[in-house]
Amino acid sequence: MVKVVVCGAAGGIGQPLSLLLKQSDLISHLALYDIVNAAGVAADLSHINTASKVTGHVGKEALAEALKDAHTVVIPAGVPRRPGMTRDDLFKVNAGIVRDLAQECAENCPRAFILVISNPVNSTVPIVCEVLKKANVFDPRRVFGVTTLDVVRSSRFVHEVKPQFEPQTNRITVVGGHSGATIVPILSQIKQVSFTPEEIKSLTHRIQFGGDEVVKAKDGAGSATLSMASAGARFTNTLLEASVRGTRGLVESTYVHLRGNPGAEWNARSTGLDYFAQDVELGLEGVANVLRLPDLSEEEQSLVKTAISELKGNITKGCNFVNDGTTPSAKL
Ligand SMILES: NC(=O)c1ccc[n+]([C@@H]2O[C@H](COP(=O)([O-])OP(=O)(O)OC[C@H]3O[C@@H](n4cnc5c(N)ncnc54)[C@H](O)[C@@H]3O)[C@@H](O)[C@H]2O)c1
Ligand SMILES: O=C(O)C[C@H](O)C(=O)O
Repeated sequence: MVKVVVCGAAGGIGQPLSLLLKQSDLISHLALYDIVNAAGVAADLSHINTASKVTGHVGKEALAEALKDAHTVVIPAGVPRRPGMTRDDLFKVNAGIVRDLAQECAENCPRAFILVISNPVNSTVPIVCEVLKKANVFDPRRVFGVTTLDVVRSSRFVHEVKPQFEPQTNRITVVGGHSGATIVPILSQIKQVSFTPEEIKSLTHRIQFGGDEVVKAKDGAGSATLSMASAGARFTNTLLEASVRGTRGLVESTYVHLRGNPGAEWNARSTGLDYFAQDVELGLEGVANVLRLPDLSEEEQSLVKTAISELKGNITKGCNFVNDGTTPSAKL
């Protein structure tokens, strides 16, 4: 049985993500959890003629049952940005939500893969890892910050400038983290097309701040949901393909804990960080191999340097939140 749980399933990302996951023939049970409306979303999706069972779980009391026997837990629970906000501004509300969900995962499905979508990802992934460490159930191979939307945007935006670059089959490596300057697309490694320095500069900026385009266009009604659902389903499906079907050689860029992960020593040493997004080969146990950072152009080296200094603060903030026992404030 492969049970996948979506926490925050009634939200802007949660609903379309659950719809996409309902199409997977690798999932036998899709459990939808939210503090509101998950029962209705589950009833609706349960009529779709694919083999998986769908169950809805509403409210804290229903969370343990939702998580029991989970193979994979995907977390898009929490508030999105409004214009003028940074992802870090969401920490106040989302840190507590993610911490509490991680605690329940530690108690009810300690071996599950945990895929963190809730922002700020640079800090929420350390929060999940610290909670699992405290509960003595941490396996670095099993926790992922979902940065796939940056990869998806990179392919799409490059295609807009270079139509001969095929966006669905050509994957671009994106390293660092998931917010503004911490997002570093490695455009120098693209072999299919070449760029002028101006094109590199404007593409890099657009990829780093792609999220802002959507926040601005939605004008107070939230941030990316549909493209995120697509990216989240892509990452979940790739992980399932590797971990359930055993397909080898599948690689995605993702934000993971470096120490303790296979192959990660080099990146840990060269960044000096405990968490970093880079290409990761997925396998039966989650992370099979953290790939070395590719060769970087001079500009990319400087962007990575900037990303590292910002990530340091984001990571420390997430770790301290768990280890200092701070109580989250409920309002933005
Ligand atoms: N990683 C990425 O690339 C990426 C991309 C887009 C959005 N996001 C982030 O994803 C999060 C969700 O965005 P959205 O647009 O779906 O927001 P949304 O407000 O539409 O949905 C969030 C859902 O979470 C639920 N929720 C709140 N507290 C909860 C809890 N304690 N347990 C379970 N569910 C809870 C809400 O009821 C709601 O249904 C935001 O933090 C956003 O910034 C990340
Ligand atoms: O921009 C946001 O706040 C949401 C998300 O992180 C994104 O990149 O679209």
